[in-house]
Amino acid sequence: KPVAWGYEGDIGPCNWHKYFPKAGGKRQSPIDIDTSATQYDGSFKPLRIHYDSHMCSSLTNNGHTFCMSVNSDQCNLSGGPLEDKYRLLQFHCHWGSDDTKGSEHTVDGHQYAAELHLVHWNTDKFKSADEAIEKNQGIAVLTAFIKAGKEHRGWNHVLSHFKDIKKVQGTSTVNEDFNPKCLLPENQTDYWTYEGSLTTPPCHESVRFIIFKEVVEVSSEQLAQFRSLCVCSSRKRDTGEDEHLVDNFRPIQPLNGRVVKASFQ
Ligand SMILES: O=C1NC(=O)[C@@H](c2ccccc2)S1
Ligand SMILES: [Zn+2]
Repeated sequence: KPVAWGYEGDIGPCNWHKYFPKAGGKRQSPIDIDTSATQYDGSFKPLRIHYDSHMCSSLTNNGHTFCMSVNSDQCNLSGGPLEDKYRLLQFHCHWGSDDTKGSEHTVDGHQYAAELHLVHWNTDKFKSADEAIEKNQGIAVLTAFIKAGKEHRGWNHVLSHFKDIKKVQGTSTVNEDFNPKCLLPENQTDYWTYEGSLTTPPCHESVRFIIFKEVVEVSSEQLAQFRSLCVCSSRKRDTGEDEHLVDNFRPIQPLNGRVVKASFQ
């Protein structure tokens, strides 16, 4: 029986290590990016992000976030700090109960309203995503910070399906012509990168994070739609009213001597 975990109370992040020992490891995520301590690495090749639009995918509310699963072998990532080719598995976001918090990583202590994760697995080294997710160099996560500002029309292709996934385990098939690349910032050459972990249990230390410096804007109304998703929690049984999915970000973890590299000076 899978162990329940969440973002608050006894099953919250401070107790994850009790059932998921890796959560207490030495290369955990997220972290604060202290821009005065990052090191420029001139050896990175250009990032190669090749996604096709004609992939059918499914959007699910997994009780912790919404997850757009992608099943196209044409969506690949390579270059930059990566030695191998990685395939897009899914993307999702982390957010907060208001626009002042919600991102997992922070920059010089600043927390953004939300954070987009495009999760890829190493198809050169591993036979399946389930295997890659546990192994060093198995996972690469393209990450973009999100702040409240002007409306983002690309996000509406995802948000338009949210009514079908309000409840936990809700699923909706997305067949329209949508390319997740439209969710990334324009500047894809300036990023930070470091070696970390899954930011949710089991917190495997298998992730190379690539975090774009440029912040993406979405409207406050669009951010409010993230928060409209329900999460099943004990309070619902007691009080009967739906618990909404908020503050689904893990607190920052110790750097333990790791160096965050920068692709820019
Ligand atoms: O960056 C990350 N965000 C998450 O929710 C973690 C995760 C855990 C399992 C599968 C995919 C991603 S790793
Ligand atoms: Zn994530």
